[in-house]
Amino acid sequence: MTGIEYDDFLDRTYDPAATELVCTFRIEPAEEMTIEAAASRVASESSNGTWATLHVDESELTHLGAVACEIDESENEITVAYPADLFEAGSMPQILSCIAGNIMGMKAVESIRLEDCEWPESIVSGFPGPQFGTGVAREKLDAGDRPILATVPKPKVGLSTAAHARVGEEAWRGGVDLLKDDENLTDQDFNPFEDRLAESLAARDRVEEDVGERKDYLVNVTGETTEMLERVDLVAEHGGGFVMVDVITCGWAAVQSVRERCADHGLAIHAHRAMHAAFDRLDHHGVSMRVLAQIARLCGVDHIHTGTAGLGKLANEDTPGINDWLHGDCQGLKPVLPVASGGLHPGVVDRLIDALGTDICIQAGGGIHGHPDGTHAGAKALRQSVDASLDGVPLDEYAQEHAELATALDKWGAETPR
Ligand SMILES: O=C(O)[C@@](O)(COP(=O)(O)O)[C@H](O)[C@H](O)COP(=O)(O)O
Ligand SMILES: [Mg+2]
Repeated sequence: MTGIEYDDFLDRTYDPAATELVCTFRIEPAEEMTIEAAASRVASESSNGTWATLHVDESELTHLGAVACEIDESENEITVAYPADLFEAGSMPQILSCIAGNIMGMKAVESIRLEDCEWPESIVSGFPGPQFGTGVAREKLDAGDRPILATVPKPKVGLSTAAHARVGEEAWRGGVDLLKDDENLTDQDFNPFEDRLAESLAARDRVEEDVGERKDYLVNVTGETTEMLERVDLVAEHGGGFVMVDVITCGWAAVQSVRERCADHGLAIHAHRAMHAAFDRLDHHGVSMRVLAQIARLCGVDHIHTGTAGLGKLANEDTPGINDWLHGDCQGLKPVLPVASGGLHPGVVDRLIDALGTDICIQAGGGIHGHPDGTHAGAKALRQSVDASLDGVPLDEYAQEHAELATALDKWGAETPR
């Protein structure tokens, strides 16, 4: 018989094996609890332990206990190594039920935040990763080395199908690459999914014919899982190249199912992260956006929103660091295209590109449709601001020859909206 208790899950001399998933947590131990004691409880409760000492027959047990192997008292950071056999290959919900499950509510800690993960090949090999990733710029669009431009018609919901498609046509003709649905636009009566899909793609085809540049539509398929898969099939039937999914509100199981179906049709996945801030807004509790982005890459999205490096209207964390991870190597998975969105307009594009580079997607809704001369001029102004930045010409100088940009700068200057 062997006894299993909290202390078995703590070993500061332990060196994680290359096959293990290594997670970093920031924890605030409960009052009168040492960080070591708290760390052992995190490792135990997120793997195979519990509060009582267990007595188990060795011959009936597979050892799957995690080990709290590093503690940085100065940062309240602990590192926990998890054996690969603890996890079901290819199941993100099961992995999260371990590393972000009950421990988030334990009394042993005042707060706990999953900050980062090192994903071993043994786990990554169970996931597909992106089908296209940053390659969409060339494989599905004609953006080459410049940022891909996207726009969400505004107001975000309420426009009729005809108005939605018209706004898309004007924005595409103005130089935008992708029309995008808003996170809360799905299949409502004022703008039904299939009508919107058909009319928007018809507009796309007209524009492509006229301007000779490939365009596409990030149509939001978010819904009940079976319904979502049927919507994915509809997108393929109508000749779309992309789908959009609210990955946090749908859940990773649904994302994995959509990824499989998209592989059948060669569709790219745009991940919107609505509700992410419920997990990552507090810097001492929850799950970091860095980890959410990592999960999304393994599950196979091609694009994901990661913030605006502080230049937009929404609070976000460490966009450059997250983008570096999405662009970097992860056991051979394709890189994911980061999406900068939220309060962006032509007047901030130069600093945005300085901060995040060009291998990104820039989404502007209000920053295009709020242009004094309308959507077409707004789209032209955004494209002009990118051209100026890539040519290294100051925006106000470029605006002297480009009226749409001049009007945008007059309206918004270089301000960040609140
Ligand atoms: O509804 C909105 O606010 C947006 O459509 C932006 O609109 P605007 O361009 O008009 O601001 C996006 O959903 C946010 O950017 C998402 O946030 P994030 O990218 O941080 O996930
Ligand atoms: Mg939105």
